[in-house]
Order: sequence, then structure tokens, then C-alpha cells
Amino acid sequence: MVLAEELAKQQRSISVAEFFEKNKHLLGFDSPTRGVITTIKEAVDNALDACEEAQVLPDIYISIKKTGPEIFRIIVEDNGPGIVPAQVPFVFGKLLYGSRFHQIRQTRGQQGIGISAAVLYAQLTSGLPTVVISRTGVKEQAHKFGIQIKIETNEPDVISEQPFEWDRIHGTRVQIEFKSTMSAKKKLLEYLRYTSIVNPHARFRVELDDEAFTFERVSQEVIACPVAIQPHPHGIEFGQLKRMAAASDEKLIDFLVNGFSRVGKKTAQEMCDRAGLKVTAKVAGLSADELKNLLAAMQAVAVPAPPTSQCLSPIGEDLIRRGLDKEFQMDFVAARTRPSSVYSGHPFVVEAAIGYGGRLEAEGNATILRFANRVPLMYQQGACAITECIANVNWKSYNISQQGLPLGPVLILVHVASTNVPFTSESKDAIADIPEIEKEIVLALQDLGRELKTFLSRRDRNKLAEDRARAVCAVIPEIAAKVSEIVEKPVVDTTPIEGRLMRKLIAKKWTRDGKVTIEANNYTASDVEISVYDISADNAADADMPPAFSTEMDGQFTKVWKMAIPKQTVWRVTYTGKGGGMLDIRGIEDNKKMVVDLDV
Ligand SMILES: Nc1ncnc2c1ncn2[C@@H]1O[C@H](COP(=O)(O)OP(=O)(O)OP(=O)(O)O)[C@@H](O)[C@H]1O
Repeated sequence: MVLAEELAKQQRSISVAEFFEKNKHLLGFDSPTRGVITTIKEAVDNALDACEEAQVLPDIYISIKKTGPEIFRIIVEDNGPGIVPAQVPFVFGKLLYGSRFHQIRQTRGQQGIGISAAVLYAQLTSGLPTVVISRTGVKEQAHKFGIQIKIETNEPDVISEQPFEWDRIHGTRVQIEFKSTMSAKKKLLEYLRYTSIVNPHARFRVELDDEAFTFERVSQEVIACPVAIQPHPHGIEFGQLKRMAAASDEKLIDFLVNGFSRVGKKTAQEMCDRAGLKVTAKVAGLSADELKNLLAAMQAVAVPAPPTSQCLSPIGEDLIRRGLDKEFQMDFVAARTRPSSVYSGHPFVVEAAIGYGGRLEAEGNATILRFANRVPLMYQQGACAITECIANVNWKSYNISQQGLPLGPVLILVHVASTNVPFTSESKDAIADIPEIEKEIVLALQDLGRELKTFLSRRDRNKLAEDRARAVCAVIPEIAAKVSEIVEKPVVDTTPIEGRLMRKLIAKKWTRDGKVTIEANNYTASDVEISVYDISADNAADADMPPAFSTEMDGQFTKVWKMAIPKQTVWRVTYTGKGGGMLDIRGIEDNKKMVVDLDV
């Protein structure tokens, strides 16, 4: 046909760079304002991944400055391992070039597109090359590059390269300039704030025009870098198996044992038998039909779930609470890290937290914080499985009002960590509906809901008792006056009685999750003993006193303290622990007890 010939003349291949130049939205560059956030996100993700690989505490500097009409200069600098000069042009000037695509472990970056997409966006909007400075060690010379991407071939275009005097010993600095507006300032700060919550070991210094912010780290511990595992036989597809087989010179049994996670000799033998193949057969020589049989057998034989302890890096309940405490002042926070689980052979862990009260907005929808592999998901909330799971929980049964999503001063955080987070698109904004993941999210949220309900009912009970005591205290002086009139005696001083009534209640003041703050106002004893008893131990022994008395003391719950403190009008003990227990406060002089139940 003539038309077919005509069409044939027009047919040609398209470079990846050309494709993404036209489809910027797929990578999160759908608007100039969003471009700023996406660029910073990509550079910060890389910086955090690199620091994790180098086992250093991340110290990340971010600067955003207006340099011309609608032109913004973004700088992100890290103290990671740096990039060897020969690789710099490819990392920044070639899409789909990276170190993590083939590794099965939890990382922020996966595709090898992120930062080069920002370089592409910059050259498209401002025409300016991206400037990269990198240094890999004290003995190495830093190099400075000017880089763009050759769109037609998706190859790096090195505009300039020269040695550079840099006082940093190791690290990378990226400078990208593009057309934008800064109307996304609030969202940007929100992104950084959320990033610092799930990366409590990182410090972020930010300069935004003339304002400076620091998001300080709350943990000094370097997090272990996740270790890559082999693919799991239940998580592999035909094409991948075919490729692996073609590249192998092993016998079938060795190929299965060495190439796949959790496959031992016995399991491999069972797979071969089921597929009707000899264990000694050369895997590269298998036909397509034989490979299909092998794949079916691999998926039919029971294989333990892939190991998760090293390939995943969950944040942990304590650090999630500390991260949230730092950024949101709430009355209650609880966190859960669920046991690890698997979907289609990919290991994952769900973590969640709930916060209530304090400075959270009392009106409107709850604050929802979604994370995947320690990266905040800032867009497409409605399309994300996390949001769907939150809406599917019956919050009313936990005394939280709800209209789809929960309402009121509630914060919900969900973190999905996996070797392969199932995003709905390359811009990595939303998580797809995977039943196994959804089940874990809902279980974590229900568990936290129950904990929140306990807190809310206790708070309401205490409030009721306090209101009653206040009402009684209000009439005591009047009763005393009346009684003195009747018995014709001077009016007695009723303040100690009122004090005792109120004191007991003040001691029951609750603060944030995991902590109870006891404030005793106008306590009359000169010394006070504080004992924290584990509810499970009837005769809890005295434990070592903390070296120096501090009005703020932290401890594990099983500890018991007994100490004397000097008389103070107001004193405060902050107790951090988990589980239930009793806190017993006793004034030595009048031997009056104030007992506070702990249920933290
Ligand atoms: N600051 C950095 N320090 C060290 N290495 C880096 C840094 N930035 C990027 N890299 C290297 O460059 C590669 C490509 O980065 P890029 O952002 O394009 O993709 P990615 O992070 O691997 O994946 P994704 O597209 O999912 O973000 C990374 O895999 C990493 O090896």
C-alpha cells in the first residue's frame, strides 16, 4: 500500500530524552512550581541515599534564590562519598542511568531518571547548563562540570570541565537553574519538614531567598545501609528469568541456588523435578518452553519469604515519635512498626503513627503524611492506596469523627518501606493498591486507633473529675463561712483541703504519647519521693538513682526510681516508657500519696 510506504518513511526511533522532554508530567515536572519541589526532592533523595551508602550522618545544604525574572537557582550540597569524575556526565546528563535499578534493596532512587530529568527541565526552560562539583576524598581533586543532555541521543553534553578548589573533603554540589515561581514555598518547607521526620539522622540547612531554616537531626546514629538481596522465585517474571538464564553459564541447580533468594539445594531439586528438567542441564541451553515450565515450578514450590532484616530500613517506633514530636507539638503520639511482609516476592514493612491534639488544626480533615522508602509523597493524595486505607478504617469506633477521611486535630503518618515500592507512575507520587500492603496499613492504623481511644477516654475522665473537684473547691469557702457562723467560731482556712483535692488531679495531667508529665503545684512537703513501679511486679525493688536529679528524666519502663527532690512549688517529671504501670508520688512530711496510673 502506498500509505504504508508513506508511513514507513516517517517511522523512526525516539530517544528517552525526547520522550521525557514531551512528557515532563510523568516525571513530576508538570508545572514550573512543582518543578522546584521535584528538583529539590530528586537531589535530596540522591544526597540521602549517597550518605547512607557512605555511612555518614547527612548534612545537606539547600539554597533557592531568584537570579532573574522568573529564573530560580537551586543548589543542593551533600557530604556523601562524591562521584568519580568519569561518571559525573552520565549521572547528570543521561536519563535512565543509575546504580540502583538492578539492586533489590530499599533505596529512595530506583530508576536512574530523577536528577537527569531536572537537568533536562533546566535546559528546556532556562537554557542553562547544570553545574556539578564533586569530590571523592581528601587526596582527590574536586572537579567542576557544566552539563546538558543531547536530546536526540540521550547522551551527556559536557559544556565545561575543570579542577576546582573545594574545602569539602567529600561530597557533591548540584546547581540547577530554571524558570519558575516560588508560590510553592509553603509546600517546599512542608516537604523538607516531612523529610526530616522520616530521616531523623539527617540535618538540613535551608536558605530560601533571604530566610534561613535548619531542620536539626534528633538521632546521632548512622542508619545501616540496606544490603541487596537476590530476586525471590515468587517475584520473577518470564522475561527476567530468560535474561538471567541467557547470561548464566551455570548448571540449573547452581543457577537456582546462587541466583535466587531462599533457594537451597533441596528446593532447587524439587523445582527441577516439577519442571521435568535435569539438575545438571546448562541453564543457557534451555528452550523457551522449558523456561516456562521452570518458572511455573519456581512459583509452585513453597519457598520461605525473602529475608527482610538487611534489605529494608524501617525508621522504628521510637524515632518516628521523636521526629513527630520535634515538628508537631501534640498531646499524644503513638507509632507502630509492623512485622515485615511480602507481596509478589518483594519484601516490605509498614510503619504508621497517630498524633492528636496540641497545635493540630481542630477543624477540617486530619493531617495525612504519606511516605515511601523515607521519602514524603507530596502529590496525588487521592490516588494513593495509603489514603484509601485511612478512609476505610472506621474511625468513629475510636471516638474520632469521620467523613471518608478522619476529621479534627488528628495526624496520621504511614510509611511503606520496600525493595520495590509499587508506585502508580514514574513521578513516584502515589502507591498502587496492593492487597498485602493495604492489609498491613489497615492493621497498623486499627492498632493505633485503639491506643488513641484509650488516651481520649482517659483524658475525658480526668477532665470530668477535674471539673467536679473545681466545683467542690468553689463552694468549700462558702460552706466554711456558713459553718463558722452557725458554730460561732472563727472561719477556718480551707486552702489545704482545696490544695489536696486539686493536687491529686493536677498530678494526673497527661502530655504527649509515651510520656506523662506530673506537675504538683503548691506541694507542701519539703521532700518528695518518686517511685515508678512496673505494674507486673508487686514488690518492685529500688533501682539506681539517676546520677543527678533532673526534673526531666527519661527511662525504660521497667526501672524504678526513688529519690528525694528539693521542695519546689512546681516540679515536673517526664517519664518515657511503654506498657502500663503505676507512678507513686509521696510527700515525706505528710506521707500523702498521689498515685498516677501510667498507660503509655
Ligand atoms: N549526590 C550524589 N552522590 C553520589 N552519587 C549520586 C548523587 N546523585 C546521584 N548519584 C548517582 O547517580 C545515579 C543516578 O541518579 P538519579 O537521580 O538520576 O537516579 P536514581 O536516584 O538512581 O533513581 P530515581 O530516578 O528513581 O531517582 C544514582 O543511582 C547514584 O548512583
